[in-house]
Amino acid sequence: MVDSATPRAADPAGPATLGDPAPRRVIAVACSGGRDSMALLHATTVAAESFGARVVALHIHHGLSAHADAWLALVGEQVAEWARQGLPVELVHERLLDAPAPGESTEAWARAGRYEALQRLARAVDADLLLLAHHRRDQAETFLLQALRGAGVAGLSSMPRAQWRDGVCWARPWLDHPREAIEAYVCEHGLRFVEDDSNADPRFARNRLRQTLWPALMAQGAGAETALARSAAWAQEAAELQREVADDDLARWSDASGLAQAMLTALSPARATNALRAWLHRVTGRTAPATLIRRLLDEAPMAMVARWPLGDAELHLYRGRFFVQARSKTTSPERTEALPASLLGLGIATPVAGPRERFDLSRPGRHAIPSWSGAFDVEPVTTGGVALSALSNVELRRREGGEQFQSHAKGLARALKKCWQTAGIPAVQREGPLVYADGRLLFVPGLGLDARWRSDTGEAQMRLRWVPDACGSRMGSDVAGKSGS
Ligand SMILES: Nc1ncnc2c1ncn2[C@@H]1O[C@H](COP(=O)(O)OP(=O)(O)OP(=O)(O)O)[C@@H](O)[C@H]1O
Repeated sequence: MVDSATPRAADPAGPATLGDPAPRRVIAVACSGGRDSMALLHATTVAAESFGARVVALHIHHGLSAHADAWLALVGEQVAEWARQGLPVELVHERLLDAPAPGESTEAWARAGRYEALQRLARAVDADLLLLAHHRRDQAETFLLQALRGAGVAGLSSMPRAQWRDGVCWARPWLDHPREAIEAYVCEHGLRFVEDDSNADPRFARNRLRQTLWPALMAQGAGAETALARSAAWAQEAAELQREVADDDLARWSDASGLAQAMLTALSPARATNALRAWLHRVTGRTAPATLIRRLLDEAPMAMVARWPLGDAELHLYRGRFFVQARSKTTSPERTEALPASLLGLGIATPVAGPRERFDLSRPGRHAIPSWSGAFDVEPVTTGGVALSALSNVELRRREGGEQFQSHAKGLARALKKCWQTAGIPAVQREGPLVYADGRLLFVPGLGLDARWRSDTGEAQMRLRWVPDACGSRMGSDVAGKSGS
């Protein structure tokens, strides 16, 4: 929740007129009101004037400090003063109205809210360049903090010099500059700025580092800061290399159906780990915990069929491929964990006879079935479908064992389990609901329509498709009509 306002300093160039050749480029500067960002705002504004660009200072009011209103006022006054002097600058600010959730880190909450607001505001003012005032000491501190957390090269890379995010380039032009140079600039131009009282608060890790470790490091000689910042740059290169190697390896070993298990033994351990981590990040959007990666490297190379918990989802291994799928609601997490490790993922159905639910699936479109974490897609077809009338009152049931399914019109009904095995359907993709009409099995996820229900050509008919939620739908599931229909 935010409250945006634009105490607009007069635009020194005035509104665009017919004589203007092109709209002026907009550069956004993230300005807290602190010394560094006030200096960067001033330097950018002066430069912008010389090449005809416009500068928008973006200030985020976190509402955390009793002085926050005063900081905003100071930035507003300074910007208004420069604008009166004819400099092309204005201010846009936004107030974050919510607060950290109980137990949430205040620092992390403020950073996430600030970044989200800065990105949105930059786009709103048409800026494709957003400048931040981090300097070399900030970079050196970030590197140290990451090292103290045991980060890998991605974390040790610290802050990138420039990074595109959704149409906006976030850049740190002073990342190689010492803070002393900025202090000198501030003195030279007599700039006003605020001192953030929270910079002294020892509850924040960065402040503790500044107060304790940093003076000791500086006592070793002035080169420490430069050396740490250089290490961050080396880590950036290494991280880039890791990404490129992972891209190459995944192009070879993965596709839409998942990741090949053979990769784990074909590549060197370091390279396989790198590709596995990158693939998990790609399919889940999150960094996989180091414990999971270690477990996978130990357990997965020799496993036949297995699964591992992965946040809200599960990582599955079946017939030599890994894939991620939403955790099934039919097998509760507690139950999964309670199964002996040797049985986990062996495709042993959990014989829980659950409630039977009735649905009308006769309308075309997507029918969400939350109790099964998925949906049925219903689509009119001219052949190979099931009569519309059969879908108006279907019953969804769990598998109870002993079901018979007929894949082909000219074949015989066989044990459902055998049909799944023949079709190579992984255990996890057998967990959708079985569809019954008039008490007879009509549709099975992974196999499709029972051939005995195939409609005559010419009759109004539909095709059914079961689509699991979340990652399940990304990885695809079941295509109706596999039964040859
Ligand atoms: N409230 C804010 N509004 C807009 N930008 C911010 C805000 N806080 C930080 N930034 C941007 O992020 C950079 C780094 O943040 P950091 O918290 O280290 O800076 P600061 O100590 O608040 O101020 P400064 O870097 O200006 O001395 C700032 O230089 C500025 O570009």
